[in-house]
Amino acid sequence: MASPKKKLQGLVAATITPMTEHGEINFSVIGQYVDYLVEEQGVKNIFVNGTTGEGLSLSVSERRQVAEEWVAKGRNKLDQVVIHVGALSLKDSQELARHAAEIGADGIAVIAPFFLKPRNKVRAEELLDGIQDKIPTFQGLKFSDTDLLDFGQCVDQNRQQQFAFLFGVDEQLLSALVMGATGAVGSTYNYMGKKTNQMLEAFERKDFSSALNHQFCIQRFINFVLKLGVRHSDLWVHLSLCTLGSLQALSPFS
Ligand SMILES: CC(=O)N[C@@H]([C@@H](O)[C@H](O)[C@H](O)CO)[C@@H](O)CC(=O)C(=O)O
Repeated sequence: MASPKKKLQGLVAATITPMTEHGEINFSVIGQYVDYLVEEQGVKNIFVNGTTGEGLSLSVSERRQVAEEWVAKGRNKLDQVVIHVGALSLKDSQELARHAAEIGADGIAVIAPFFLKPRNKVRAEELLDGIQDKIPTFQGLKFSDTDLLDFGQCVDQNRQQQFAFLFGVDEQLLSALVMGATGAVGSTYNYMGKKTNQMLEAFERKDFSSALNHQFCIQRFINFVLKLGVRHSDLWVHLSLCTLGSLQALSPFS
């Protein structure tokens, strides 16, 4: 992997995987996608092959190629490229993790097993307890639940560790910032990165009234999309079909 870097913080765009109309990965737009995120949205970290990128619907070979392309195109432009390597097969996951290291990704992320759910809720705070004894390279948590008590306890009980606490529910990010989130991973930072960065800046300068206005604005848009029944990645579907110039037009706040 690339040399150890500073803690992952700020916004991390969960990238979609651009496809052609024939169902093949459209590698040709990834370079432009990187430029768009950095220049138009002010987002310099990405999370590849996650839920938004539909990594679990891709073959291992496709996932490897997608990861390679993002790492290559993001070189000297992005701060951190995190590759999601979770899979239902442990061997696939291990292969993808090794591959991410070989190509120089900055980190990997792994979803917990999700097919057979335990009956009891497993709190993230319990998982973090002593985690570095088991995973010495553990860097942080992507928390995609709305249970802010659990999230707050994760932060509170790990103040001595330099973990990244990344929140994954974009419409509630402001509440998570109050509880100590150091950054966020999400689909909407693909097109509302600029707006969300304004919220982070307002929060940073303790202008909570402006931060709240930004959050409400973001919430209204996300709610609108959810009511339409459109997945956030579908908003991006014409990435592969149109030029990237049209992406800017998709942003409600451009
Ligand atoms: C369930 C889901 O897709 N959650 C999104 C959010 O960004 C979500 O789209 C957003 O909060 C709008 O509901 C992210 O947490 C997903 C994500 O980070 C990923 O693609 O791995």
